[in-house]
Amino acid sequence: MQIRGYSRTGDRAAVPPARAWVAPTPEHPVHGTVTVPGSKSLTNRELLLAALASGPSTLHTPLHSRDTALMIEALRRLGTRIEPLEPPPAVATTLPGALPAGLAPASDPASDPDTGDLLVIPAETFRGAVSIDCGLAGTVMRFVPPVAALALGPVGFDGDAQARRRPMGPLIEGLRQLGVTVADDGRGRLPFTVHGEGRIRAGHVRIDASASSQFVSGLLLAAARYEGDTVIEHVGGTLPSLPHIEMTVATLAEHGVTVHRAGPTAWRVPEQSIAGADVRLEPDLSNAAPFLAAALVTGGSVAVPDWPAHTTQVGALLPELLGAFGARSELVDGTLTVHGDGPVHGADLDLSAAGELAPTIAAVAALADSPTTLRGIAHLRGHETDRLAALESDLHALGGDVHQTDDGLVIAPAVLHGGEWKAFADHRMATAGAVIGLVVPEVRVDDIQATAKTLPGFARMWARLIDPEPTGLADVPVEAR
Ligand SMILES: O=C(O)C1=C[C@@H](OP(=O)(O)O)[C@@H](O)[C@H](O)C1
Ligand SMILES: C=C(OP(=O)(O)O)C(=O)O
Repeated sequence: MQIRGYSRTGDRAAVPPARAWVAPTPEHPVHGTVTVPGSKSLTNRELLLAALASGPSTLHTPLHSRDTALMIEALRRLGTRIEPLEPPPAVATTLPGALPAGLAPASDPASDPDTGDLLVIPAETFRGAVSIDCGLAGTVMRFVPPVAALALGPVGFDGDAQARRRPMGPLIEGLRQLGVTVADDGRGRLPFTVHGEGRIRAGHVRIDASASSQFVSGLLLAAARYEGDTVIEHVGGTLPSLPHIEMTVATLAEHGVTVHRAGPTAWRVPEQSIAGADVRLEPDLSNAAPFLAAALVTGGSVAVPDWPAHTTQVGALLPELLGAFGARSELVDGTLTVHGDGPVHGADLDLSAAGELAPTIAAVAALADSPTTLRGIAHLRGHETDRLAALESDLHALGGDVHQTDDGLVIAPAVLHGGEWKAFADHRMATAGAVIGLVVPEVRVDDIQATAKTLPGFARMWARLIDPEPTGLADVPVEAR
């Protein structure tokens, strides 16, 4: 089964080339409610920990997108069973040659996990002699190799052409410090092969994670399964995305794993078993960002239900960040509403903790009436694309006044016009183009399908928010639009 924008193995090559998508420019302020699917970062952590656990886990309201399909496929290849929580009756034991009930083969459409809640049954031993497609997913390329190091045999890793440009060196180096053999071409990039020997003796890992917090998270997630105490220490420049490391520690805690702080940027994980868990995934607050930004830039109001009161997601910073540009927010009975009821002003922001919000924030900044400085985001050059260069060139193409600094962007007010907005295969670049298109007519996003990385329903959700009663969509259930 194939879902818009990606196949069940997450293969974007299987998707026909996208046509340009003209971002809708409403004549009125945007008002509405948007139900945002589950968090990518939480879903992929939960899937991975469920695969490492000592018993089954259940995931309620997980995200289903290209990145999570890639994680599911990677863990299945290593031997993990991942199935719909309640397999439909079509998985019959009476069919000739049928597997025992509930043990459906990966290719059985009746067991397709592309929608709904998931049951994860860990493998007794991770299988080797497999290859893993990371697509463009940082959480797959940085979180799965430390698990593959526990497999019996070689596990090959590769991904999209752009994934081969993302930094991997510190993770490879960290695994080598633990005695794991990793064969690569010495560039510190995909592709590479992890030669698992079934066990890892813990040790003290010192790596420079200034290019991505995911190097630390990846090692932390698997470390409880290593023999002895693992210390993971970041040595180098500023460690970005600290909330994502807190998310890793919090997710481990839900699985009964205790992580000790061993210094300002060091963590110690004693060997311990990882418990299975029954978890409900929070909505992806970073994916709420463009929708909430729509309220600000059009002078409307957008509500997102199920907004968690406490979370480690960086999207929790959105009320404050959008507030710096003039938005007003309120959280009432678990629904966050952002209002835009005045001019959009520029702001001076350090986004080092929340780099994944930068494309949306840059789009808002391009529509502001005074300059914006975004700092602390040099590591965005190693994201899905070089986001600083991508934002600079896309904004220039629309007449924007923007330049890169060592660690960010300076964006000044300019009269923008329509034109091509390149997504560079980056979901957040695609949605940033949509935000600008709300105010600037004829912004053409070349590849809106890039949003399938974390939000396959984006284009429909966007259209539904802007025009709640379009002609021709009457037969589509509201929640599916
Ligand atoms: O651990 C995670 O789930 C993530 C960590 C961050 O990565 P970086 O530290 O590389 O920015 C973030 O930007 C990314 O979207 C998701
Ligand atoms: C940087 C991002 O993703 P990844 O998990 O691929 O690093 C992102 O989603 O903004």
